[in-house]
Amino acid sequence: MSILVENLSYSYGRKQVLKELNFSLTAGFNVLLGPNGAGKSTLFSLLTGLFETGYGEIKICNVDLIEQKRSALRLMGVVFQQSTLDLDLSVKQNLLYHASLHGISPVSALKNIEPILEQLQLSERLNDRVRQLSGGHRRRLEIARALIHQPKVILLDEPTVGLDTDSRGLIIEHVRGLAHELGICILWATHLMDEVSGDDELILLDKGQVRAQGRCDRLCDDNDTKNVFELYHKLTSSVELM
Ligand SMILES: Nc1ncnc2c1ncn2[C@@H]1O[C@H](COP(=O)(O)OP(=O)(O)OP(=O)(O)O)[C@@H](O)[C@H]1O
Repeated sequence: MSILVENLSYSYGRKQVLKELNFSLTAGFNVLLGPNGAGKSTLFSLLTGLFETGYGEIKICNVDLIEQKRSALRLMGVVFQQSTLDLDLSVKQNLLYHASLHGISPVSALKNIEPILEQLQLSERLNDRVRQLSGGHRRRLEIARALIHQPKVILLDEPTVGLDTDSRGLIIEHVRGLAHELGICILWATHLMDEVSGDDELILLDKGQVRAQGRCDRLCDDNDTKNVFELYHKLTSSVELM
């Protein structure tokens, strides 16, 4: 199992925002979908070890995130909602700095992600400053960077926020491709239903609870709904149109 979450709860003060979550994810493209306020970012902070929980268990490839945090984090690549790139450094410098934090030499670092840079159309941009890149290319760079230490799991928190429709579409297709080619587990958190495709594994989160989990098209059939939009409206309290 790539990610295992058992009886996970979280409260801000007295306000409980995650309620006994249980789910497991394997390699492939997994979407964490839920309306604003569902608890996606809180869950993300717990999965990345930013928040510590007193309640429940998280395992990354069978490594306990609470008891063996360093080993668990080594298995993980993360793309946060807000960019963490240094705009005044080049693409290559951003990549190599991150690699050095993982104890990876510049040569190995670039070798590890050479095909990925090619695929994400970043190979030609290695010497450009990040400031010169479009929003879409900056996001691609963060995805490539998250793969530099060859993790088994990649977590992305609303990675298409602020991008235009074409860039969004391209990035999600790239990441779906990477999940299948590299055989890794991707968890893509979003509130945008049009980012979900029928064969994605879906976790539907609402008000801190998992309302449904499974292959999206199967969940639609089981719930007698035609598509993810209907499923979302049937199982969540959301009034969003998209
Ligand atoms: N620091 C905090 N203190 C108190 N309540 C918080 C805090 N951060 C988030 N919350 C509340 O926790 C609940 C879950 O928020 P969270 O940000 O995890 O949801 P989300 O699904 O990521 O939503 P969004 O897409 O809007 O970020 C919300 O009701 C939110 O108001």
